[in-house]
Amino acid sequence: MAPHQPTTPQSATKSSSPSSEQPIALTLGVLGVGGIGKEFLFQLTESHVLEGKIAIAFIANSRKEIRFKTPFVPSEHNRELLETLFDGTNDLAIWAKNLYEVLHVELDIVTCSSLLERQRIVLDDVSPSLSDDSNNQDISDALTKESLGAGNTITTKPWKKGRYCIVDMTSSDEIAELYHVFLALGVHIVTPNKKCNSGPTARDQKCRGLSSMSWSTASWFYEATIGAGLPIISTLRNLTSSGDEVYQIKGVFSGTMSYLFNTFDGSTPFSEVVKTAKKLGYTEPDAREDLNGQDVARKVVIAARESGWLDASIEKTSIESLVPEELRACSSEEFDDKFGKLYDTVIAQKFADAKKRGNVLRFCGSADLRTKELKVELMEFPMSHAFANLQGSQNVVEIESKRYNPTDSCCLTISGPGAGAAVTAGGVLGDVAKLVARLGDVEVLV
Ligand SMILES: NC(=O)C1=CN([C@@H]2O[C@H](COP(=O)(O)OP(=O)(O)OC[C@H]3O[C@@H](n4cnc5c(N)ncnc54)[C@H](OP(=O)(O)O)[C@@H]3O)[C@@H](O)[C@H]2O)C=CC1
Ligand SMILES: N[C@@H](CC=O)C(=O)O
Repeated sequence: MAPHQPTTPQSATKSSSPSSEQPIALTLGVLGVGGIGKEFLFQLTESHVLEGKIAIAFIANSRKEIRFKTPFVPSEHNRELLETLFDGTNDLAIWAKNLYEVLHVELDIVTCSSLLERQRIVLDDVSPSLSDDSNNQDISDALTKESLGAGNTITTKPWKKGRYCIVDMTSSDEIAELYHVFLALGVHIVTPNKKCNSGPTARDQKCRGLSSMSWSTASWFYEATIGAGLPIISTLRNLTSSGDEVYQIKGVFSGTMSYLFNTFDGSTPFSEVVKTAKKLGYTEPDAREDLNGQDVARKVVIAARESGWLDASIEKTSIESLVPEELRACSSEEFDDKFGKLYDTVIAQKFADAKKRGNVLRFCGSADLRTKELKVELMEFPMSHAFANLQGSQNVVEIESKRYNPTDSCCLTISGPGAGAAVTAGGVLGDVAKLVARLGDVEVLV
Protein backbone atom coordinates (compact mmCIF):
# COMPACT_ATOMS: atom_id res chain seq x y z
CA MET A 1 0.00 0.00 0.00
CA ALA A 2 1.37 3.35 -1.09
CA PRO A 3 -0.16 5.91 1.26
CA HIS A 4 1.94 5.19 4.34
CA GLN A 5 4.18 8.18 4.91
CA PRO A 6 5.60 8.10 8.41
CA THR A 7 6.49 11.66 9.38
CA THR A 8 7.36 10.80 12.96
CA PRO A 9 10.54 9.02 14.06
CA GLN A 10 10.01 5.27 14.02
CA SER A 11 11.90 4.36 17.17
CA ALA A 12 10.35 6.11 20.14
CA THR A 13 11.96 5.83 23.54
CA LYS A 14 9.13 4.01 25.31
CA SER A 15 5.38 3.77 25.33
CA SER A 16 3.61 5.36 28.28
CA SER A 17 0.68 3.07 27.64
CA PRO A 18 0.08 0.69 30.52
CA SER A 19 -1.66 -1.60 28.04
CA SER A 20 0.45 -4.67 28.56
CA GLU A 21 -0.68 -4.92 32.21
CA GLN A 22 -4.38 -4.17 31.59
CA PRO A 23 -7.26 -6.55 30.87
CA ILE A 24 -8.24 -4.74 27.68
CA ALA A 25 -11.82 -5.57 26.70
CA LEU A 26 -12.01 -3.72 23.41
CA THR A 27 -9.66 -2.05 20.94
CA LEU A 28 -11.07 0.90 19.02
CA GLY A 29 -10.37 2.34 15.60
CA VAL A 30 -11.67 5.91 15.78
CA LEU A 31 -12.88 7.45 12.52
CA GLY A 32 -13.80 11.16 12.66
CA VAL A 33 -12.50 13.62 15.23
CA GLY A 34 -14.74 16.64 14.66
CA GLY A 35 -17.15 17.96 17.29
CA ILE A 36 -18.39 14.52 18.36
CA GLY A 37 -15.18 12.51 17.90
CA LYS A 38 -13.09 14.92 19.92
CA GLU A 39 -15.63 14.99 22.77
CA PHE A 40 -15.79 11.18 22.64
CA LEU A 41 -12.03 11.02 23.25
CA PHE A 42 -12.34 13.51 26.14
CA GLN A 43 -15.13 11.49 27.73
CA LEU A 44 -13.19 8.26 27.24
CA THR A 45 -10.19 9.69 29.07
CA GLU A 46 -12.52 10.85 31.85
CA SER A 47 -14.41 7.59 32.31
CA HIS A 48 -13.37 5.82 35.49
CA VAL A 49 -15.73 2.97 34.70
CA LEU A 50 -14.10 2.18 31.36
CA GLU A 51 -10.58 3.05 32.40
CA GLY A 52 -8.07 0.41 31.46
CA LYS A 53 -10.66 -1.59 29.50
CA ILE A 54 -10.38 0.30 26.21
CA ALA A 55 -7.38 0.70 23.93
CA ILE A 56 -7.16 2.82 20.79
CA ALA A 57 -5.50 1.38 17.69
CA PHE A 58 -5.89 4.42 15.46
CA ILE A 59 -7.52 7.85 15.25
CA ALA A 60 -8.34 9.26 11.81
CA ASN A 61 -9.93 12.21 10.09
CA SER A 62 -10.48 12.37 6.33
CA ARG A 63 -6.87 13.26 5.60
CA LYS A 64 -4.66 11.77 8.28
CA GLU A 65 -4.43 8.89 10.68
CA ILE A 66 -2.50 8.41 13.91
CA ARG A 67 -1.66 4.72 14.07
CA PHE A 68 -0.43 3.49 17.46
CA LYS A 69 2.20 0.79 17.30
CA THR A 70 0.80 -0.72 20.48
CA PRO A 71 -2.90 0.11 21.06
CA PHE A 72 -2.92 3.16 23.30
CA VAL A 73 -4.76 3.00 26.63
CA PRO A 74 -6.11 6.36 27.86
CA SER A 75 -5.76 6.19 31.62
CA GLU A 76 -5.72 8.15 34.87
CA HIS A 77 -2.03 8.97 34.60
CA ASN A 78 -2.21 10.46 31.10
CA ARG A 79 -5.72 11.99 31.27
CA GLU A 80 -4.75 15.55 32.15
CA LEU A 81 -1.99 15.55 29.60
CA LEU A 82 -4.24 14.13 26.88
CA GLU A 83 -6.87 16.79 27.51
CA THR A 84 -4.22 19.46 27.06
CA LEU A 85 -2.94 17.83 23.90
CA PHE A 86 -6.36 17.48 22.28
CA ASP A 87 -7.58 20.91 23.36
CA GLY A 88 -7.71 23.73 20.85
CA THR A 89 -6.67 21.87 17.70
CA ASN A 90 -8.15 19.35 15.31
CA ASP A 91 -4.83 18.85 13.57
CA LEU A 92 -3.88 15.20 13.87
CA ALA A 93 -0.27 15.93 12.93
CA ILE A 94 0.02 18.15 16.03
CA TRP A 95 -1.65 15.50 18.24
CA ALA A 96 0.75 12.89 16.87
CA LYS A 97 3.78 15.10 17.52
CA ASN A 98 2.65 15.79 21.09
CA LEU A 99 1.76 12.20 21.83
CA TYR A 100 5.16 11.13 20.64
CA GLU A 101 7.22 13.89 22.22
CA VAL A 102 5.33 14.25 25.52
CA LEU A 103 3.92 10.79 26.22
CA HIS A 104 6.55 8.87 24.23
CA VAL A 105 3.82 6.89 22.51
CA GLU A 106 5.12 4.97 19.53
CA LEU A 107 3.08 5.75 16.44
CA ASP A 108 3.03 6.42 12.74
CA ILE A 109 1.15 9.22 11.10
CA VAL A 110 -0.36 8.17 7.81
CA THR A 111 -1.54 10.64 5.21
CA CYS A 112 -4.26 9.94 2.66
CA SER A 113 -5.43 12.08 -0.19
CA SER A 114 -8.52 10.33 -1.48
CA LEU A 115 -11.57 8.47 -0.23
CA LEU A 116 -10.45 5.24 -1.84
CA GLU A 117 -7.11 5.58 -0.11
CA ARG A 118 -8.98 6.24 3.18
CA GLN A 119 -10.91 3.00 2.68
CA ARG A 120 -7.75 1.06 1.95
CA ILE A 121 -6.01 2.46 5.03
CA VAL A 122 -8.96 1.53 7.27
CA LEU A 123 -9.15 -1.95 5.79
CA ASP A 124 -5.43 -2.29 6.25
CA ASP A 125 -5.86 -1.43 9.94
CA VAL A 126 -8.65 -3.92 10.37
CA SER A 127 -7.10 -6.72 8.38
CA PRO A 128 -3.82 -6.07 6.58
CA SER A 129 -3.92 -9.25 4.57
CA LEU A 130 -7.30 -8.46 3.02
CA SER A 131 -6.51 -4.91 1.98
CA ASP A 132 -3.68 -6.16 -0.17
CA ASP A 133 -6.37 -7.06 -2.68
CA SER A 134 -6.35 -4.76 -5.68
CA ASN A 135 -10.00 -3.80 -5.55
CA ASN A 136 -12.30 -2.94 -2.64
CA GLN A 137 -15.26 -4.42 -4.49
CA ASP A 138 -13.42 -7.75 -4.65
CA ILE A 139 -12.95 -7.57 -0.91
CA SER A 140 -16.61 -6.81 -0.31
CA ASP A 141 -17.76 -9.51 -2.69
CA ALA A 142 -15.45 -12.02 -1.10
CA LEU A 143 -16.94 -11.41 2.29
CA THR A 144 -20.40 -12.75 1.77
CA LYS A 145 -21.88 -15.27 4.17
CA GLU A 146 -21.43 -17.94 1.53
CA SER A 147 -17.73 -17.35 1.06
CA LEU A 148 -17.07 -17.16 4.79
CA GLY A 149 -19.19 -20.17 5.58
CA ALA A 150 -20.70 -21.04 8.93
CA GLY A 151 -18.07 -21.46 11.63
CA ASN A 152 -15.26 -20.08 9.48
CA THR A 153 -13.06 -17.48 11.08
CA ILE A 154 -10.89 -14.74 9.71
CA THR A 155 -8.08 -13.74 12.00
CA THR A 156 -7.77 -10.00 12.14
CA LYS A 157 -4.30 -8.73 12.87
CA PRO A 158 -3.10 -7.74 15.38
CA TRP A 159 -6.39 -7.94 17.28
CA LYS A 160 -8.36 -11.01 18.13
CA LYS A 161 -11.70 -11.48 16.40
CA GLY A 162 -14.54 -10.07 18.45
CA ARG A 163 -12.42 -7.60 20.37
CA TYR A 164 -12.06 -4.87 17.80
CA CYS A 165 -14.49 -2.05 17.16
CA ILE A 166 -14.69 0.74 14.60
CA VAL A 167 -16.21 3.90 16.11
CA ASP A 168 -17.40 5.84 13.07
CA MET A 169 -17.97 9.49 14.01
CA THR A 170 -17.96 10.76 10.45
CA SER A 171 -21.04 11.47 8.39
CA SER A 172 -19.44 9.67 5.46
CA ASP A 173 -21.42 7.38 3.18
CA GLU A 174 -18.17 5.87 1.93
CA ILE A 175 -17.33 4.68 5.43
CA ALA A 176 -20.90 3.37 5.81
CA GLU A 177 -20.24 1.40 2.61
CA LEU A 178 -17.52 -0.53 4.49
CA TYR A 179 -19.71 -1.60 7.43
CA HIS A 180 -20.66 -4.96 5.99
CA VAL A 181 -16.98 -5.71 5.42
CA PHE A 182 -16.14 -4.87 9.04
CA LEU A 183 -19.07 -6.92 10.33
CA ALA A 184 -18.17 -9.88 8.15
CA LEU A 185 -14.68 -9.73 9.65
CA GLY A 186 -16.14 -9.88 13.16
CA VAL A 187 -15.33 -6.21 13.77
CA HIS A 188 -17.98 -4.37 15.84
CA ILE A 189 -19.32 -0.96 14.80
CA VAL A 190 -20.50 1.84 17.09
CA THR A 191 -21.69 4.99 15.38
CA PRO A 192 -23.79 8.17 15.41
CA ASN A 193 -23.54 8.21 11.57
CA LYS A 194 -27.02 7.73 10.06
CA LYS A 195 -25.92 6.95 6.52
CA CYS A 196 -26.06 3.16 6.79
CA ASN A 197 -29.13 2.52 8.96
CA SER A 198 -31.21 5.04 6.97
CA GLY A 199 -29.53 4.35 3.62
CA PRO A 200 -30.21 1.83 0.83
CA THR A 201 -32.36 -0.95 2.28
CA ALA A 202 -30.28 -3.77 0.76
CA ARG A 203 -27.10 -2.45 2.40
CA ASP A 204 -28.85 -1.85 5.74
CA GLN A 205 -30.37 -5.31 5.75
CA LYS A 206 -27.04 -6.92 4.89
CA CYS A 207 -25.50 -5.20 7.93
CA ARG A 208 -28.47 -6.09 10.17
CA GLY A 209 -28.11 -9.69 9.03
CA LEU A 210 -24.36 -9.77 9.61
CA SER A 211 -24.70 -8.34 13.11
CA SER A 212 -27.47 -10.69 14.18
CA MET A 213 -26.55 -14.05 12.66
CA SER A 214 -25.30 -16.71 14.98
CA TRP A 215 -22.12 -17.30 12.98
CA SER A 216 -21.16 -13.64 13.25
CA THR A 217 -19.66 -12.28 16.45
CA ALA A 218 -19.96 -8.64 15.48
CA SER A 219 -22.40 -6.11 16.93
CA TRP A 220 -23.62 -2.88 15.35
CA PHE A 221 -24.76 -0.21 17.82
CA TYR A 222 -26.14 3.20 16.76
CA GLU A 223 -28.21 4.64 19.63
CA ALA A 224 -26.95 8.19 18.91
CA THR A 225 -28.41 8.20 15.39
CA ILE A 226 -31.76 9.37 16.83
CA GLY A 227 -31.99 11.91 19.64
CA ALA A 228 -28.21 11.93 20.33
CA GLY A 229 -27.89 10.34 23.82
CA LEU A 230 -31.65 9.77 24.33
CA PRO A 231 -32.73 6.10 24.64
CA ILE A 232 -34.97 6.02 21.58
CA ILE A 233 -33.56 3.09 19.59
CA SER A 234 -33.13 0.91 22.67
CA THR A 235 -36.73 1.70 23.70
CA LEU A 236 -38.10 0.75 20.26
CA ARG A 237 -36.05 -2.48 20.41
CA ASN A 238 -37.36 -3.29 23.90
CA LEU A 239 -40.93 -2.83 22.67
CA THR A 240 -40.63 -4.89 19.50
CA SER A 241 -38.49 -7.64 21.02
CA SER A 242 -41.01 -8.12 23.83
CA GLY A 243 -43.95 -8.46 21.46
CA ASP A 244 -45.42 -4.95 21.45
CA GLU A 245 -46.53 -3.55 18.10
CA VAL A 246 -45.47 -0.01 17.22
CA TYR A 247 -48.19 1.90 15.33
CA GLN A 248 -46.74 5.37 15.03
CA ILE A 249 -43.69 7.44 15.98
CA LYS A 250 -43.82 11.19 15.72
CA GLY A 251 -42.00 14.17 17.13
CA VAL A 252 -39.36 16.82 16.90
CA PHE A 253 -36.33 14.74 15.90
CA SER A 254 -33.79 17.45 15.12
CA GLY A 255 -31.82 19.34 17.77
CA THR A 256 -30.95 22.00 15.22
CA MET A 257 -34.51 22.53 13.99
CA SER A 258 -35.81 22.48 17.55
CA TYR A 259 -33.27 25.13 18.56
CA LEU A 260 -34.11 27.29 15.50
CA PHE A 261 -37.86 27.36 16.13
CA ASN A 262 -37.54 27.56 19.95
CA THR A 263 -35.22 30.54 19.57
CA PHE A 264 -36.46 32.47 16.54
CA ASP A 265 -38.85 35.23 17.64
CA GLY A 266 -38.57 37.60 14.68
CA SER A 267 -36.07 39.91 16.41
CA THR A 268 -32.90 38.32 14.96
CA PRO A 269 -32.74 37.13 11.33
CA PHE A 270 -33.41 33.39 11.00
CA SER A 271 -30.11 32.90 9.12
CA GLU A 272 -28.23 34.30 12.15
CA VAL A 273 -29.94 31.77 14.42
CA VAL A 274 -28.78 29.04 12.00
CA LYS A 275 -25.19 30.28 12.38
CA THR A 276 -25.51 30.09 16.19
CA ALA A 277 -26.86 26.51 15.97
CA LYS A 278 -23.79 25.61 13.91
CA LYS A 279 -21.46 27.22 16.47
CA LEU A 280 -23.18 25.26 19.23
CA GLY A 281 -22.32 22.01 17.39
CA TYR A 282 -25.96 21.04 16.70
CA THR A 283 -25.94 21.06 12.90
CA GLU A 284 -24.74 18.43 10.49
CA PRO A 285 -21.32 19.16 8.94
CA ASP A 286 -23.38 20.89 6.17
CA ALA A 287 -26.31 22.68 7.90
CA ARG A 288 -28.40 22.28 4.74
CA GLU A 289 -28.80 18.62 5.70
CA ASP A 290 -30.83 19.86 8.68
CA LEU A 291 -32.70 22.64 6.88
CA ASN A 292 -33.65 20.48 3.89
CA GLY A 293 -35.31 17.88 6.13
CA GLN A 294 -32.90 15.08 5.16
CA ASP A 295 -31.56 14.66 8.71
CA VAL A 296 -35.08 14.33 10.14
CA ALA A 297 -36.08 12.02 7.27
CA ARG A 298 -33.12 9.76 8.10
CA LYS A 299 -34.19 9.59 11.75
CA VAL A 300 -37.80 8.85 10.84
CA VAL A 301 -36.65 6.05 8.53
CA ILE A 302 -34.36 4.62 11.23
CA ALA A 303 -37.24 4.72 13.76
CA ALA A 304 -39.56 2.99 11.29
CA ARG A 305 -36.99 0.26 10.52
CA GLU A 306 -36.33 -0.31 14.23
CA SER A 307 -40.08 -0.76 14.64
CA GLY A 308 -40.22 -3.51 12.05
CA TRP A 309 -40.92 -1.61 8.80
CA LEU A 310 -37.64 -2.76 7.26
CA ASP A 311 -38.09 -1.29 3.80
CA ALA A 312 -38.99 2.21 5.02
CA SER A 313 -36.78 4.58 3.04
CA ILE A 314 -35.94 8.21 2.36
CA GLU A 315 -37.44 7.78 -1.13
CA LYS A 316 -40.79 6.88 0.44
CA THR A 317 -40.70 9.95 2.71
CA SER A 318 -42.58 13.14 1.92
CA ILE A 319 -40.08 15.88 2.87
CA GLU A 320 -40.60 19.63 3.19
CA SER A 321 -37.32 21.47 2.60
CA LEU A 322 -36.54 24.92 4.00
CA VAL A 323 -33.65 25.37 1.57
CA PRO A 324 -34.57 27.53 -1.43
CA GLU A 325 -34.32 25.67 -4.77
CA GLU A 326 -31.44 27.82 -6.05
CA LEU A 327 -29.26 27.05 -2.99
CA ARG A 328 -29.64 23.27 -2.96
CA ALA A 329 -26.58 22.46 -5.07
CA CYS A 330 -24.27 25.45 -4.48
CA SER A 331 -21.13 25.55 -2.31
CA SER A 332 -21.56 25.94 1.44
CA GLU A 333 -19.90 29.40 1.24
CA GLU A 334 -22.47 30.56 -1.34
CA PHE A 335 -25.23 29.06 0.79
CA ASP A 336 -24.03 30.94 3.91
CA ASP A 337 -23.87 34.14 1.88
CA LYS A 338 -27.30 33.91 0.22
CA PHE A 339 -29.56 31.96 2.59
CA GLY A 340 -30.51 34.99 4.70
CA LYS A 341 -31.23 37.17 1.67
CA LEU A 342 -33.50 34.55 0.12
CA TYR A 343 -35.18 33.05 3.19
CA ASP A 344 -35.20 35.39 6.22
CA THR A 345 -38.36 37.25 5.15
CA VAL A 346 -40.13 34.02 4.11
CA ILE A 347 -39.71 32.41 7.53
CA ALA A 348 -40.44 35.68 9.37
CA GLN A 349 -43.80 35.78 7.55
CA LYS A 350 -44.62 32.14 8.43
CA PHE A 351 -43.72 32.88 12.06
CA ALA A 352 -45.91 36.02 12.16
CA ASP A 353 -48.87 34.20 10.52
CA ALA A 354 -48.66 31.34 13.04
CA LYS A 355 -48.38 33.80 15.93
CA LYS A 356 -51.58 35.58 14.82
CA ARG A 357 -53.35 32.24 15.15
CA GLY A 358 -51.85 31.76 18.64
CA ASN A 359 -49.52 29.03 17.35
CA VAL A 360 -45.80 28.26 17.13
CA LEU A 361 -43.81 26.57 14.33
CA ARG A 362 -42.18 23.16 14.85
CA PHE A 363 -40.27 21.03 12.34
CA CYS A 364 -41.65 17.52 12.79
CA GLY A 365 -41.26 13.99 11.51
CA SER A 366 -43.60 11.03 11.64
CA ALA A 367 -43.72 7.38 10.67
CA ASP A 368 -47.14 5.72 10.57
CA LEU A 369 -46.63 1.97 10.39
CA ARG A 370 -50.34 1.29 9.77
CA THR A 371 -50.85 3.61 6.80
CA LYS A 372 -47.20 3.27 5.69
CA GLU A 373 -46.68 7.03 5.63
CA LEU A 374 -43.41 8.82 6.34
CA LYS A 375 -43.51 12.61 6.64
CA VAL A 376 -41.21 15.51 7.43
CA GLU A 377 -42.85 18.93 7.60
CA LEU A 378 -43.03 22.35 9.23
CA MET A 379 -46.16 22.37 11.38
CA GLU A 380 -48.08 24.75 13.64
CA PHE A 381 -49.03 23.90 17.24
CA PRO A 382 -51.00 25.75 19.90
CA MET A 383 -49.11 26.55 23.10
CA SER A 384 -51.07 23.85 24.92
CA HIS A 385 -49.41 21.10 22.81
CA ALA A 386 -46.38 19.18 24.16
CA PHE A 387 -44.41 19.90 20.98
CA ALA A 388 -44.84 23.66 21.55
CA ASN A 389 -43.15 23.61 24.94
CA LEU A 390 -39.57 22.77 24.08
CA GLN A 391 -36.32 24.51 24.93
CA GLY A 392 -32.92 24.74 23.27
CA SER A 393 -32.06 21.64 21.25
CA GLN A 394 -34.73 19.53 22.99
CA ASN A 395 -36.20 16.60 21.05
CA VAL A 396 -39.53 15.00 21.83
CA VAL A 397 -40.54 11.62 20.43
CA GLU A 398 -43.97 10.05 20.97
CA ILE A 399 -44.35 6.33 20.39
CA GLU A 400 -47.84 4.91 19.97
CA SER A 401 -48.12 1.13 20.24
CA LYS A 402 -50.50 -1.66 21.21
CA ARG A 403 -49.44 -1.17 24.85
CA TYR A 404 -48.91 2.59 24.78
CA ASN A 405 -51.87 4.24 23.10
CA PRO A 406 -53.98 7.35 23.61
CA THR A 407 -57.20 5.33 24.09
CA ASP A 408 -56.12 3.06 26.96
CA SER A 409 -53.44 5.19 28.58
CA CYS A 410 -51.15 7.49 26.64
CA CYS A 411 -48.19 7.36 24.28
CA LEU A 412 -44.68 6.62 25.45
CA THR A 413 -42.83 9.95 25.34
CA ILE A 414 -39.06 10.45 25.37
CA SER A 415 -37.70 13.96 25.60
CA GLY A 416 -34.41 15.79 26.24
CA PRO A 417 -31.50 17.47 24.46
CA GLY A 418 -31.22 15.95 21.00
CA ALA A 419 -27.95 17.37 19.68
CA GLY A 420 -24.60 18.71 20.83
CA ALA A 421 -21.21 17.21 21.53
CA ALA A 422 -21.63 16.22 25.19
CA VAL A 423 -24.87 14.27 24.86
CA THR A 424 -24.03 12.72 21.48
CA ALA A 425 -20.54 11.57 22.48
CA GLY A 426 -22.12 10.28 25.71
CA GLY A 427 -24.56 8.23 23.63
CA VAL A 428 -21.70 6.80 21.56
CA LEU A 429 -19.67 5.98 24.66
CA GLY A 430 -22.77 4.37 26.18
CA ASP A 431 -22.86 2.00 23.19
CA VAL A 432 -19.16 1.22 23.66
CA ALA A 433 -19.89 0.45 27.33
CA LYS A 434 -22.78 -1.83 26.31
CA LEU A 435 -20.45 -3.67 23.96
CA VAL A 436 -17.82 -4.06 26.68
CA ALA A 437 -20.49 -5.43 29.02
CA ARG A 438 -21.71 -7.83 26.32
CA LEU A 439 -18.19 -9.11 25.72
CA GLY A 440 -17.46 -9.49 29.43
CA ASP A 441 -14.23 -8.74 31.20
CA VAL A 442 -12.27 -11.58 29.68
CA GLU A 443 -8.58 -10.86 29.54
CA VAL A 444 -7.50 -10.92 25.91
CA LEU A 445 -5.53 -8.85 23.47
CA VAL A 446 -2.51 -6.67 23.34
N1 LIG B 1 -23.61 17.14 16.13
C1 LIG B 1 -24.54 16.46 16.75
O1 LIG B 1 -25.19 16.94 17.69
C2 LIG B 1 -24.84 15.06 16.35
C3 LIG B 1 -24.11 14.45 15.34
N2 LIG B 1 -24.40 13.17 14.97
C4 LIG B 1 -23.61 12.57 13.92
O2 LIG B 1 -22.25 12.48 14.36
C5 LIG B 1 -21.38 12.47 13.22
C6 LIG B 1 -20.25 13.48 13.43
O3 LIG B 1 -20.80 14.77 13.56
P1 LIG B 1 -19.85 16.02 13.92
O4 LIG B 1 -18.75 15.60 14.81
O5 LIG B 1 -20.75 17.09 14.34
O6 LIG B 1 -19.22 16.35 12.47
P2 LIG B 1 -17.86 17.13 12.14
O7 LIG B 1 -18.00 17.68 10.77
O8 LIG B 1 -17.51 18.06 13.25
O9 LIG B 1 -16.72 15.98 12.12
C7 LIG B 1 -16.70 14.98 11.14
C8 LIG B 1 -15.36 14.28 11.23
O10 LIG B 1 -15.38 13.19 10.32
C9 LIG B 1 -14.15 13.22 9.55
N3 LIG B 1 -14.36 12.54 8.29
C10 LIG B 1 -15.18 12.88 7.27
N4 LIG B 1 -15.10 11.97 6.26
C11 LIG B 1 -14.20 11.04 6.68
C12 LIG B 1 -13.66 9.86 6.10
N5 LIG B 1 -14.05 9.44 4.90
N6 LIG B 1 -12.74 9.15 6.82
C13 LIG B 1 -12.32 9.57 8.03
N7 LIG B 1 -12.79 10.69 8.63
C14 LIG B 1 -13.71 11.40 7.96
C15 LIG B 1 -13.86 14.68 9.41
O11 LIG B 1 -12.51 14.86 9.01
P3 LIG B 1 -12.01 16.22 8.29
O12 LIG B 1 -11.96 17.25 9.36
O13 LIG B 1 -10.68 15.82 7.75
O14 LIG B 1 -13.03 16.50 7.21
C16 LIG B 1 -14.15 15.15 10.84
O15 LIG B 1 -13.06 14.83 11.67
C17 LIG B 1 -22.29 12.76 12.02
O16 LIG B 1 -22.61 11.54 11.38
C18 LIG B 1 -23.54 13.36 12.64
O17 LIG B 1 -24.71 13.14 11.88
C19 LIG B 1 -25.39 12.44 15.55
C20 LIG B 1 -26.12 12.96 16.58
C21 LIG B 1 -25.93 14.33 17.03
N1 LIG C 1 -27.88 17.78 13.11
C1 LIG C 1 -28.54 16.84 13.95
C2 LIG C 1 -27.52 16.24 14.88
C3 LIG C 1 -28.01 15.01 15.51
O1 LIG C 1 -28.42 14.06 14.88
C4 LIG C 1 -29.60 17.52 14.79
O2 LIG C 1 -29.61 18.75 14.79
O3 LIG C 1 -30.43 16.83 15.39
